[in-house]
Amino acid sequence: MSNPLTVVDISKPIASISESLLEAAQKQGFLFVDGHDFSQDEVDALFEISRQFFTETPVDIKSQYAIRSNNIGYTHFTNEQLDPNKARDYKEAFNFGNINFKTGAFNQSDAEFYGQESNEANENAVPPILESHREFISRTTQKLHTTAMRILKVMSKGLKVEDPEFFTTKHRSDQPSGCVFRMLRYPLVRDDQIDTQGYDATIRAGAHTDYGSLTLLFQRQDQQGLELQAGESSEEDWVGVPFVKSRYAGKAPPLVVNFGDLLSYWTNGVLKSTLHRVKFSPGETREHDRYSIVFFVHPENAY
Ligand SMILES: O=C(O)CCC(=O)C(=O)O
Ligand SMILES: [Fe+2]
Repeated sequence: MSNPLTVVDISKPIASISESLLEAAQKQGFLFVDGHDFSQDEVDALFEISRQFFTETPVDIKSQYAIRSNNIGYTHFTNEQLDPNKARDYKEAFNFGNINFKTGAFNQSDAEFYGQESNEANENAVPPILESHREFISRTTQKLHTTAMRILKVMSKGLKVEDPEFFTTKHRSDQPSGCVFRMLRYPLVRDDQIDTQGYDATIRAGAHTDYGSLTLLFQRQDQQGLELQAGESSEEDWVGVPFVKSRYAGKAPPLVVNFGDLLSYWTNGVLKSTLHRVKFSPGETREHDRYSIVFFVHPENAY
């Protein structure tokens, strides 16, 4: 598959990359970010933790951590329906939230997160398999936040905003925000297992835009499926996001980055919040589940 997306190397000086980043953000709303700080081994380890959690945790345990209105916890198959006109999304996910990127704390109780006293048990507790990797997950969320701040800075330069820290100062690392770190699994479904009455197993995440500032995503080789809408209006104009390698040995592939509704509003539509979905057709040969790991960036709650 040829690559329709721009690759921006964020390890390069800002002045040399800001224009290409802005152009990609304006035209497609999607790009690849290389020159990040994640090794292949690190990202493999993250996906292994995700696999362990989804495939080795009994469903009754998972459901004890069911997602709540604060957007933290476990989402069971078909709970979500991103496109209200289409079938439910056949996938499962775990959302980590209430993150303080300065201290690395995540899934704090709501009271603790908002600086209140409470003797209640932590309603955002993390399932045991994930809890046993707390430090690694914590470090990952911190690095993702740092990466997102770099992208915001490059973008500000491209936009020629007077204050280059205008956007980053609305995303301070130690302030409460709706930022979510999410592990996702789209299980393999064979043709003969498809219940066409209940749901359409080819659409795994219905067409939607992300509603925060920006989204950073790790995908795996041979597990494509993410598509973005390229045309202005045609429903049919879906373009697949290919798998590409990093230009640096030992590094994880470039992150897939897209801009959300919020930055699109903040820039009066200059940045594009592009419709996207996850689709694979039942006829397509798939020998394994698809996994992705996503970081949804949101500004501080006060803004
Ligand atoms: O799993 C993916 O590739 C995309 C997921 C996504 O778009 C979302 O959860 O908002
Ligand atoms: Fe999305």
